[in-house]
Amino acid sequence: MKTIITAAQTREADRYTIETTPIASIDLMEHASLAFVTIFMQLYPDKNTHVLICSGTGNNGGDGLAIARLLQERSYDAVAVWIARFGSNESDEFAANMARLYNTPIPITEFFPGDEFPPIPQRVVVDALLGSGLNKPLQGDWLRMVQHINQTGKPVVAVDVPTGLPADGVLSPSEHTLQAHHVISFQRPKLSFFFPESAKSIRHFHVVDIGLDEAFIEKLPSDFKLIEPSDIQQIYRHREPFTHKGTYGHALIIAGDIQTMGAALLACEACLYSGAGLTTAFIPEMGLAALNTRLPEVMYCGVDELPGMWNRVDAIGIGPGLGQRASWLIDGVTHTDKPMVIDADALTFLSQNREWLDRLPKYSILTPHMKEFDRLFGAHKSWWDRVQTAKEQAVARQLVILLKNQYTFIALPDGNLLINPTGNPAMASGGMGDVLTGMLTAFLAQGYPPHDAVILGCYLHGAAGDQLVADSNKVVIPARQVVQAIPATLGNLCHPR
Ligand SMILES: NC(=O)C1=CN([C@@H]2O[C@H](COP(=O)(O)OP(=O)(O)OC[C@H]3O[C@@H](n4cnc5c(N)ncnc54)[C@H](O)[C@@H]3O)[C@@H](O)[C@H]2O)[C@@H](O)CC1
Ligand SMILES: Nc1ncnc2c1ncn2[C@@H]1O[C@H](COP(=O)(O)OP(=O)(O)O)[C@@H](O)[C@H]1O
Ligand SMILES: [K+]
Repeated sequence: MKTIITAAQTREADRYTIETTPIASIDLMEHASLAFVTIFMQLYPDKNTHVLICSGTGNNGGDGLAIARLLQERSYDAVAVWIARFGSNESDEFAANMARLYNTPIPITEFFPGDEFPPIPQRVVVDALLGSGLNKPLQGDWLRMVQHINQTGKPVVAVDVPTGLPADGVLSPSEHTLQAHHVISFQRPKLSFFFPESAKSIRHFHVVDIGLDEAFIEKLPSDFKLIEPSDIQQIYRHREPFTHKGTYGHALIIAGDIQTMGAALLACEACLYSGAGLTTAFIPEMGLAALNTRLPEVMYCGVDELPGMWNRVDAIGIGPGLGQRASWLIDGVTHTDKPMVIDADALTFLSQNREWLDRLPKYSILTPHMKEFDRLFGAHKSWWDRVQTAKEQAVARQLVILLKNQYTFIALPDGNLLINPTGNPAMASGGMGDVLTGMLTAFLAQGYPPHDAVILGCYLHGAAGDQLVADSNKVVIPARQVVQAIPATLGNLCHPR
């Protein structure tokens, strides 16, 4: 897992690296700029591309000047530089790169407060106006220049962070920022990139290593950790010879109602495909024919058999499509000591009966999307605040709270906030959460502790969707197809051929 740090901590890592290694600040800037250029050249391999580099006069601007020079050295001959001289400060590294730039044929235009901006004929704009040093919302000349660039509709590649976007903290929906197609960010993605409010400022982001001290970064105090493929490889337990269905646990899925039987079937199917040894469905009897037809591997449990089931199963998933039946069932569930996943209608029931939250067994996994979360814990104005509440609730109640989104935040009882990087907008359709519930239940049934089950389940769910997009360029993926992609995705991650 990678620790995600704040802009202030990045400055600490910057200082520490310069003090403890034989690398000067100006050389660090050169590394960063070179790393930027490497990705930029992949995005725009045509060396005839006309590029406008807009620089401020701090270190982000210094990067911009170095990038202009490095591109020109690599035969990008149509590079021009604008310098926004709206403040009185110039960083030393900016000044050093300015001196280097004067030795090149690159045309430089400087803008002072109140100046008009000419049209931008170039094909692409590099945004090196302001970076992680942003300390207030954009206004005045800065805002005018950013709006001028946005108005052109030209693709923008931002250096480190789009100008105007705070690297961390509460993001206001009315924030004015440069709208970047690509952001090439240094050493770590900025926390803001994972919050939905940043969507209008960033289409895609890339992260490049610039040589900051990794050991130092990993020791910095931060609640936020980014899940990586190596975490899945470490957690996943390979299937050993002579194992059998009894080895992989028995999962009980409590789901479905007359009009929402599909949710139950999706959760059961995902449970099956995620490796539970046995899966039993507690669904209304009228769903039996559908279950037997679609999922002959899954067993059925009726109301009469339910009391006998509690002790026979290893994990429970409750909620998808459960409708009004949630109330009496959740009573039964909370009297077991089984690991469990609580989703959808079971969460709605909890939000209407909040005292029941206190009855949940420790380490139960709650999987709310934003609306379910706010119904449970109150309305939030920003995702930053919502994530802080998730952390507080997870710690206070000793629960695992998965706050679902493009980047799902996993709030753990120890206060850590894990960020899941997998998944894509092709997965934004009904039933996708039901699949996740089935997957999580399967991993709990297989004996993974809740902490490991959520990492595996969440990562794999998104990775299955990503694999489908990569393999077939699909723009929409029905939940069913994600289910079917689970075994191969797990195989590719953990059993590379
Ligand atoms: N490890 C690192 O931290 C490295 C950082 N580098 C670059 O350095 C950047 C940070 O540089 P700086 O700290 O010099 O800051 P910036 O270049 O982001 O901003 C420059 C200055 O502008 C002023 N400013 C902030 N917000 C403003 C606003 N809304 N309106 C007007 N003025 C404003 C502040 O005084 C700030 O220090 C990073 O984003 C990155 O691009 C790289 O050069 C390489 C290494
Ligand atoms: N744009 C997206 N990128 C990545 N994952 C997504 C995206 N949209 C939805 N998902 C995932 O799909 C699931 C949707 O869950 P939920 O809203 O509960 O769906 P449903 O109730 O229809 O089953 C979540 O796990 C979420 O992370
Ligand atoms: K920038």
